Amino acid sequence: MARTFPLERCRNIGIIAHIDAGKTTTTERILFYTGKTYRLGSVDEGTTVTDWMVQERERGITIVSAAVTAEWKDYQINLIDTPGHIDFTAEVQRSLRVLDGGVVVFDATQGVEPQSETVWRQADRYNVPRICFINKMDRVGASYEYSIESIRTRLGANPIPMQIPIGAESNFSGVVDLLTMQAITWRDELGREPVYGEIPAELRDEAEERRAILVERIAELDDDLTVKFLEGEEITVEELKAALRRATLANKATPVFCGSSLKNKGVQPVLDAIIDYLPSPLDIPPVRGTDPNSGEEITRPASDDAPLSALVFKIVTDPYVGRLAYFRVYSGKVTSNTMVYNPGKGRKERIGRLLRMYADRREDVEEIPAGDIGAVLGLKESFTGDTLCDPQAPILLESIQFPEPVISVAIEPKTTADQDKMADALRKLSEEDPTFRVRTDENTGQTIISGMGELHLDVLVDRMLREFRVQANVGRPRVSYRETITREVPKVEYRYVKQTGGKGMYGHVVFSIEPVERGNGVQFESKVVGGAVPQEFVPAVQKGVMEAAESGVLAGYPVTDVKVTLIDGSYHEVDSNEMSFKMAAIFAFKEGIQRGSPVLLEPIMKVEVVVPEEYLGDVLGQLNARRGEIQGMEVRPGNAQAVRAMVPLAEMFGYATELRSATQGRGVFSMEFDHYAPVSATVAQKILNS
Ligand SMILES: Nc1nc2c(ncn2[C@@H]2O[C@H](COP(=O)(O)OP(=O)(O)OP(=O)(O)O)[C@@H](O)[C@H]2O)c(=O)[nH]1
Repeated sequence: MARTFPLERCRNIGIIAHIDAGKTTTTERILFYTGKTYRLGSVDEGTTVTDWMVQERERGITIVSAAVTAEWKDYQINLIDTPGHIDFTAEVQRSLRVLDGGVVVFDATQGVEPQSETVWRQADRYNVPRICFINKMDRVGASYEYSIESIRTRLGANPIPMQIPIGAESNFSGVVDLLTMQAITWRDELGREPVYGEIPAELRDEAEERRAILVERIAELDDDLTVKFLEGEEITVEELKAALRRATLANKATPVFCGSSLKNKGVQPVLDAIIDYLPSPLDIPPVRGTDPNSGEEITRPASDDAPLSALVFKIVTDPYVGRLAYFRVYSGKVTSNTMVYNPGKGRKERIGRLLRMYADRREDVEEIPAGDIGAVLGLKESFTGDTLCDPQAPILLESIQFPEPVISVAIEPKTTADQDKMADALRKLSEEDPTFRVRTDENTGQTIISGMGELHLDVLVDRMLREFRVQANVGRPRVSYRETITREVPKVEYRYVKQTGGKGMYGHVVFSIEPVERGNGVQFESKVVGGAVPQEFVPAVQKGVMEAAESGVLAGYPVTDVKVTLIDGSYHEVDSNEMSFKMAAIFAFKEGIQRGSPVLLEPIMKVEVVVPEEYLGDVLGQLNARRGEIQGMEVRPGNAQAVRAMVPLAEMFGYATELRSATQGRGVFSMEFDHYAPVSATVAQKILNS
């Protein structure tokens, strides 16, 4: 089957934004103008297409990134939805991993907000080229200039304004395209038809000036154009576009557009810009991975003829059709009714029904070619981050990194009938979401769920009720502490020996255990030589370490940021087996942690509070009282001050209420996980006694 669109006419794009900047509204308009939805949805009425989950509709926030295919001017655009709320950070991470370019939406009255900053930095890390859309130009206080300035100063980016607005606030009526020097307005209320015309007289001088700056700035980005510019030669619109495209792809520049999605103005130029400036799968470097057999690094070109490599980036359990796995194909193609190989799990999987998602329907397809995104039903063993590849030419792509959950609650079924259903529901939900964890507390036997924030857990408990019909009592949210060691233990050993009549048990391991930098989790390495611990038992030793690390020695919190090296040991010809080595590893690990001067780590949140000037003193006082460290302050439009601080999560419970009453409801704050840090001895004592 021939592909419908050549690769250079494909775009995998994410719309990225701070909560409430207007991502959903913008996505809706895109789907409407690209002709795949039949009526315009509205976030406020809860009828949008991408927000298809009930909770999303009710809460008006986008939780799940669905991938939707649209068409614009003979290009295929796959829109990968990303959430704005940082509690759903796993969604952002996974979508950044598979998308090729981003449209970052800002609220023109706010400019860069904390979460847009976070996502921007993540996009930097993944080298995702971006364009910006300054939305809400119709709102009182909207400022194109301020927003662009904040992109420059807060994000350290190189924003290139491509338009100027016509009219402001409620009189905002269109934009001037500075490249073509045309005014763009919209004929009807729904903004279906852009009208290209003359620039209004009162804006002509400004537009001329701005265009001259634009040309100079684009020329600066390109050697050939720099020469032309300096020699005073005419530079064509096509040349400017081509140079800006190269600079955007190289992350040297970010074209900026403006509009009002709600008022249906400014969206089509953004669609044009997606085509003009954002990458096709051919513009990104060939995907890299390792050969699972030899460990050698290999790459695969974005071509239908290459062997298959694809990455599963999202699992959705649909109550009607079952488990749906979204994947991105990097090379080759995924064809229905074929076998693929999951090298991470060492398993083959059968590709059953293949689906492509449109805004208003699903379509069964025979194949999903290179560079494209699709969904498959019926995979059994493959989850988020897993590679699917050609069994004859295996490749293991790098998995997706997710942060550790920082908050947990105890949860118990309301009735015994709910017991099994709850376990099943929690399992399915944690399969979908790698930052959602379920464990049983060793001491109390309670089921503990953990996630990235209160909202994250609320939504999951809510889904359990609605989708799986499980009633549960939920405890108070608690901080997910961690345990780690503060000094190296060069040698710790354990000999696990049991003589029980018949066959005995014998396992003996010698470890060295050392603290490693934050964020590294538990690392394991074997350096045994000469078969002191036979190779076949090493995986069991590692398993023992990982299991033991699930609960530390201080208060049973997971152990993190340690490196365990297996340096020696011994075995018995008859009595040694996997279980005895695993047990030896568990005991050796626990003792090692005990001897390494263990400490508690607590999650520290990056907090930003924006308040009117007159409340600044109170807010600083509150943050200090909560063990907050003030990082900086900044003036914001409308006589407001933004305070940035690092505050332990444990101190942030109830902050929303306190801030509201201290500022008569005028203060707002946002927070997100930043890092884990050791707690002081006095605080640790309190935690251990609680
Ligand atoms: N005045 C104005 N309001 C807008 C505009 N775009 C969106 N809004 C409103 O802003 C609010 C948030 O819009 P959403 O589209 O839900 O924003 P979002 O970024 O998708 O938010 P999450 O899904 O929660 O991350 C809604 O009440 C919209 O009606 C705009 O261009 N102008």
